[in-house]
Amino acid sequence: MAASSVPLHNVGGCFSYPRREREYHHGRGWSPPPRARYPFRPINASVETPFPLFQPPPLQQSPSQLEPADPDFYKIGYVRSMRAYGIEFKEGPDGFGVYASKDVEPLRRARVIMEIPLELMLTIRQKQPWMFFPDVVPIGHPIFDIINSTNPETDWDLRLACLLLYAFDRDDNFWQLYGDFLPSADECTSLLLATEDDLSELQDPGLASTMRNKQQRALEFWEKNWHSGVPLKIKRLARDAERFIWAVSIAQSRCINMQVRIGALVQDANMLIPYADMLNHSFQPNCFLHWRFKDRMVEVMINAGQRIKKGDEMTINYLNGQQNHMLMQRYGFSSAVNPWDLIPFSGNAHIHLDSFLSVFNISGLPEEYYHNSQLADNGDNFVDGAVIAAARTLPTWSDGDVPPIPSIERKAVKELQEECRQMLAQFPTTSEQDQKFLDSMPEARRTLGTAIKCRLHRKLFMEKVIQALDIYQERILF
Ligand SMILES: C[S@@+](CC[C@H](N)C(=O)[O-])C[C@H]1O[C@@H](n2cnc3c(N)ncnc32)[C@H](O)[C@@H]1O
Repeated sequence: MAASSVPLHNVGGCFSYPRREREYHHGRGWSPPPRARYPFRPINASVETPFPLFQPPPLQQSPSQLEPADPDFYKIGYVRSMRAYGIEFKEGPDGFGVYASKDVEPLRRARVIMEIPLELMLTIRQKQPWMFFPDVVPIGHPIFDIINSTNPETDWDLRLACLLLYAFDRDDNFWQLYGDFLPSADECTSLLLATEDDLSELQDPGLASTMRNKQQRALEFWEKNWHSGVPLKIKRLARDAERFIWAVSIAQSRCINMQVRIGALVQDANMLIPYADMLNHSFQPNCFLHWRFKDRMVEVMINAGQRIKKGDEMTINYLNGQQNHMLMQRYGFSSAVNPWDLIPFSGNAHIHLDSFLSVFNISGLPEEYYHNSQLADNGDNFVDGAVIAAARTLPTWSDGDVPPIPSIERKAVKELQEECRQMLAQFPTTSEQDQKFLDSMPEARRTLGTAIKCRLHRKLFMEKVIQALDIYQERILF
């Protein structure tokens, strides 16, 4: 369990002594349980960082003339814990996740559920000159030269991986302990760690080839910077390529980009934020992250107006508006109900947009389609992200108030369904076979499971579009 902590009050560079009765003391330092396969190693979120923000000045006068400061005073700025309110961390089908430990009534203002101080994070400015907050890299360390050799535009993940490996190697660094709670190479879903067989199971040559190139890029970076002549302090950070590629996977799947203000400096940063990186993704998230400038904390907050039930998963949206293949490339997961997924229709058939939307009670513009479930018939839960995606991806027409002509509309529906069926027929396996395969191998490698789920999700999406078109025909035309 984390030790009690002293909050920092550093506003505009001047430190004020924290009063003990402040609201901070209602919270408790917290540490998650270890991953099941790891031996338990207690984690202490309030470890001392090696870069105190405040150092006591050397005593000039005789100690007898001076009043000793409270010992806590010397801890200001480098003993801060993560704090969690009303949540717990649990391991489920998608690895660790964050869950509500009590009901939360909807509030008019967003509510804080986690506070993570800057000292526990690993961050790099997105642009040159490279700046690290906290500043863990000493001047002259060769890891800086490696980071400095990266392409500023494209290599944020390589820089973050170097920083992470460096933090693991630094005595008393928080990440040495937190590292025990990160997924190992076997547990990581990132396709950077996929074998050639796993990639072929994607049944998507384009995605497989993209991932091969990404694996090659990480490997070449390691070969270039971890050759036999490098000093031991570099060599030991990643003795083999797998270790480096794992670090890149962790960087890619857990990095959060944020604009942070530190003193007068506002900057875009790539950030590894412990504990907040345990939040899983949802397309309809109930939480978001916020940088709290006054005391340099990332806050995880529940959306204003959000009702939460005990046991609900707390989620954030990792990448808005992205198709499954983008989620797969970066995070190693996909969804059958991704509202942004697309199907490459190539025929000439088009259906009437407004009619399709009204049948499913979808309103708004394509960028923000919204399903009004209160208008739906009782118990109708057919409309999900896949139907929203169908509204975006189906070829449609619209011409003022001109209504569809039933016979032409029906013909268009049939053609679109046929195109979906042809696309489905091109896969070597059906969705039922994929599902059986997944059910029969619960202990399979994570990357193999990820690949099979991805192809299954693609098929389920197309099947749902076929079903949606059936319902559309029934409801609009008769
Ligand atoms: C930032 S981490 C979240 C914490 C992670 N579950 C863990 O065990 O540490 C991102 C990873 O969580 C998993 N993940 C997050 N959201 C998911 C989702 N909606 N479906 C499936 N897997 C998800 C993926 O493996 C992804 O690479």
